[in-house]
Amino acid sequence: MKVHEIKHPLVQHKLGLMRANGISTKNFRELCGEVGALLTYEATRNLATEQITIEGWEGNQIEVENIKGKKITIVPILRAGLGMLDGVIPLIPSAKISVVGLYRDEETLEAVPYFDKVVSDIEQRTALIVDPMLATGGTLIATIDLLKSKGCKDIMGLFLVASPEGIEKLQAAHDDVDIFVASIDDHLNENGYIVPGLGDAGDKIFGTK
Ligand SMILES: O=P(O)(O)OC[C@H]1O[C@H](OP(=O)(O)OP(=O)(O)O)[C@H](O)[C@@H]1O
Ligand SMILES: O=c1cc[nH]c(=O)[nH]1
Ligand SMILES: [Mg+2]
Repeated sequence: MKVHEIKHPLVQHKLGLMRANGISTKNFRELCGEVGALLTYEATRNLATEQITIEGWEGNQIEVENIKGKKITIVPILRAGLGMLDGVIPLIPSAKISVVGLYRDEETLEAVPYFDKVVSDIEQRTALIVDPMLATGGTLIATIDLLKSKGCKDIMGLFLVASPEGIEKLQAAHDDVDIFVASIDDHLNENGYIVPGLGDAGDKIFGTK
């Protein structure tokens, strides 16, 4: 498993703004999409390309690069993953979307699945999971279990903030999945929240707190 922590100044600056106490729903939501776009740029850096011949502006035959190989399905995890989707889709506009819904039980911290609508040809696609938070790892592991049970063989994940504990758990469960994160933070607190973290990302994106 490769863990890419994206140290790009734009990513770090925008994430820093998101950490401010009292940030508005509007600002948090906008930044979530912006960092989502920058993580997508990094995660797609190594997509295979091929040379194709087209007619250029002078009418000559010219060679250009074209992305080839497996197509992508973006997998936002409800709810908070929707906050990143606005930034991810413009970079991969023809990607199909597979939506999964899981919430974390506040007492047990176990992931509870409640929805999934996955593209029918998932076995032929790279799945790009998007969720702002990788905390205990339970939600992500359950999502990967689901995608693999439907035949998906190639999976990456984008997260704004991850905990060391969640990354370790993911590695033990699904060592074949690479992740791209804006920050690996310090630790999980006694309630399973990432510290310093962002607080409850879903509530901040949807304004439900
Ligand atoms: O790694 P874990 O410990 O499983 O926690 C991470 C999950 O918790 C949050 O979702 P939440 O359950 O708050 O749902 P929401 O997006 O609807 O707010 C977050 O968006 C992740 O999906
Ligand atoms: O820190 C955390 C952990 C889980 N879910 C969140 O939204 N934030
Ligand atoms: Mg939440």
